[in-house]
Amino acid sequence: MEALCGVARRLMRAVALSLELPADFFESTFGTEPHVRMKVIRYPPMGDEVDRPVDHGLGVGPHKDYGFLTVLMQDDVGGLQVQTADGEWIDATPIPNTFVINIGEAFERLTQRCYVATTHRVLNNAAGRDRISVPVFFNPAVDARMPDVRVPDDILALAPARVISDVKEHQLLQDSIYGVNAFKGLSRSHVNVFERWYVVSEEGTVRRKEG
Ligand SMILES: O=C(O)CCC(=O)C(=O)O
Ligand SMILES: [Fe+2]
Repeated sequence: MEALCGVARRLMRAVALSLELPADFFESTFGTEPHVRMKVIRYPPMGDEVDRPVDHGLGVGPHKDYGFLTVLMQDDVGGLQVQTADGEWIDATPIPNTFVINIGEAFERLTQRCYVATTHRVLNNAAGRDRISVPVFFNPAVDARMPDVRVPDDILALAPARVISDVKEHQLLQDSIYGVNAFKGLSRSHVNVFERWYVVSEEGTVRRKEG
């Protein structure tokens, strides 16, 4: 875990330097307790049902990770896809001894969209065996307030003018407190759990259901 955090930290320093910010700029937003989570995911084979839409199978529907950076290890089964700026879905073909790095939504907002979050999905598993993946989500403390970043104009001019994504603009998480976004992001990813345990008002406040 420490080594993986080291990878994420190095990447964040490189991104900060590319935006002409101090190297430790993003790390300084992390607060005392960074929200770093590892998840081990098993995708069982879907047999004859692989053609079901991902949202109704055992893949993962199109989304952006909501934090800073994700360092993801996948086995050789395949199924992870990323969406290009033109909206085309392409395979993130497994390459031995490499990690997939996903840019998260908080990073997109902080960098004024110079770094656009990776829209990705996982297709239903068409192989005859399990797929295992291990993402590590590398995020600031839940009470951290996102800083204002002023990206120099000449760098801002290099930002992609138009990016097509299945995740629409109004779905992006905009709160300045990281944890609020993380909670909303969780509610988006685990719809059934949230329907059972929480009430979300139209203004976006969340209350736990009784009993
Ligand atoms: O299993 C994968 O390759 C990706 C999983 C994922 O996108 C996620 O958990 O946010
Ligand atoms: Fe993801």
